Amino acid sequence: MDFSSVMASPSYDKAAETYKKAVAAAATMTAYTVLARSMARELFRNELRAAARWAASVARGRLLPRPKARRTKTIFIPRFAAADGASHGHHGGESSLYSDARAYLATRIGPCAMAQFCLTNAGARQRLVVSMVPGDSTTDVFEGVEFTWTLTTSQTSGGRGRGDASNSVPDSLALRFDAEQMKLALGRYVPFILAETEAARRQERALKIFMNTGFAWEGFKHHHPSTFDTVAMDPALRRLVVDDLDRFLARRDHYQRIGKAWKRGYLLHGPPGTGKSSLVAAMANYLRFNLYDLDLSQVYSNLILQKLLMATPNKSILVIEDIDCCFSATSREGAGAQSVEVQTKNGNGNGDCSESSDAATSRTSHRKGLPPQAEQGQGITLSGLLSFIDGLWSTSGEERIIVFTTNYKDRLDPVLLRPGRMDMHIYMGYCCWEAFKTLAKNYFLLDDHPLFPEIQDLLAEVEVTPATVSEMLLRSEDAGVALQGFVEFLQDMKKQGDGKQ
Ligand SMILES: Nc1ncnc2c1ncn2[C@@H]1O[C@H](COP(=O)(O)OP(=O)(O)OP(=O)(O)O)[C@@H](O)[C@H]1O
Repeated sequence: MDFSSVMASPSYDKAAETYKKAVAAAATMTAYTVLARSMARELFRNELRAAARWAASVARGRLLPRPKARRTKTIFIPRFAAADGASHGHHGGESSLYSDARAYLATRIGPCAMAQFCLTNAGARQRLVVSMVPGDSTTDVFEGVEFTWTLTTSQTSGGRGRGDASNSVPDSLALRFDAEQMKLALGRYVPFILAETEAARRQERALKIFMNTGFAWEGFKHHHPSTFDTVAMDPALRRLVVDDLDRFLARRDHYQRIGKAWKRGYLLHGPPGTGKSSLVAAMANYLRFNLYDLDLSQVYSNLILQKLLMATPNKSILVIEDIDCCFSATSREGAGAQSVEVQTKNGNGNGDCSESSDAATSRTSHRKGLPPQAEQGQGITLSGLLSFIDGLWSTSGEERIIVFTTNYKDRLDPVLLRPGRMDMHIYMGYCCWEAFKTLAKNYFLLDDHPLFPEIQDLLAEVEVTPATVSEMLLRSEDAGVALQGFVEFLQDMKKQGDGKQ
């Protein structure tokens, strides 16, 4: 190609002169680049343009500051924490941080992206777990920042080198990241990993419900199907409760900082059959916490109470049902809370907890009748219970929830209602329209039905418990038949008078 003929033409000279001036005036590298491109387009043919592009890229490479090599940091998480702090020669079991990190990585590793990976089964459900082969690396992105994990190894005898996975055993996990992201790594990324693995473990855990017999708890499998999706309640209240539980779980540091025991108390109140027990079961299922259902009628002394309470582990829900009926109210005005005695629903003789209400039907027979010691004045006291819960019990463990239920909040000893005693009071009321929709969905997978508008109107005028609604909906497998029966039931109630059950 003869460049000289092109470059000798008058139009070329003119354009070149214009560009010379522009180049002289261009102050920045960007301006040079733009000019170079325009010149190339206008003045040169394809071959020349390619040559110009090459020259521009060389110039750019020389003139632009080279990107600095990023400084990285690496944190090693040894598999075994030796007594002297070194990672070799382990004396204990696998470090929990190491196993948490591996469990977390198992959820991040995509088998498709790996040339090789380990496959194992784990947990009660023997699910398949994918993990890295010793020596391999994988990258995780958290808040837009890359974190590279490498499973480092120690060679067993006969190992042929770093790449020889067959003769190497996992030794530690190396976490590499941009040195500037140290705060993020330790302040948010590692805590995030711990929280994620804890949540996954909770989901795996089979739940139990424990009942007290004598000094001890006896556990049974807990398969209550109730969840926050199946409990019929006002959606806003449901959200409030779920958010509160989430906040509680996430606030370990907060509780530590303010010097308060990491526990939360809920008082569930409302008429019989409105779902208080169902809500407790939903909480247990949501948190994956075991339930400890404390029957105070079986607790004959403060000593037994203390032993039982101290035996409740972390991550558990302690439930005391019908708390209004467990203690006599006689001492409220007189001797104060110090001397209230354990009572049961039939025990105080004032009719407060008589068997006239629906509550009686749901009560287990062993809760009826005073324990003999209580009658003799040796029973436990409400103040004993509360001070123990607030004192030793709450500081001897963490992440514990206590739930009291009652059908009659107004009959509770004020000492129980004192601000700060129970963190949240949750009223479980009669079946509202939203609650009914939950039940219709549970029983018939229905989102809508021609009878719904009529039911909505009737529910606004009639007080009916979710337990009654559930029972009505169970009467037929045919949604239309069950709903028609329910409409007639509500109409009867309305006719009968004030619409109250
Ligand atoms: N809000 C609800 N959501 C879903 N089902 C409910 C609800 N309330 C009651 N039920 C149904 O009624 C049955 C009894 O309800 P539950 O024992 O939860 O009520 P409760 O308020 O604890 O009653 P009690 O005060 O008598 O102990 C439950 O097994 C469930 O089938």
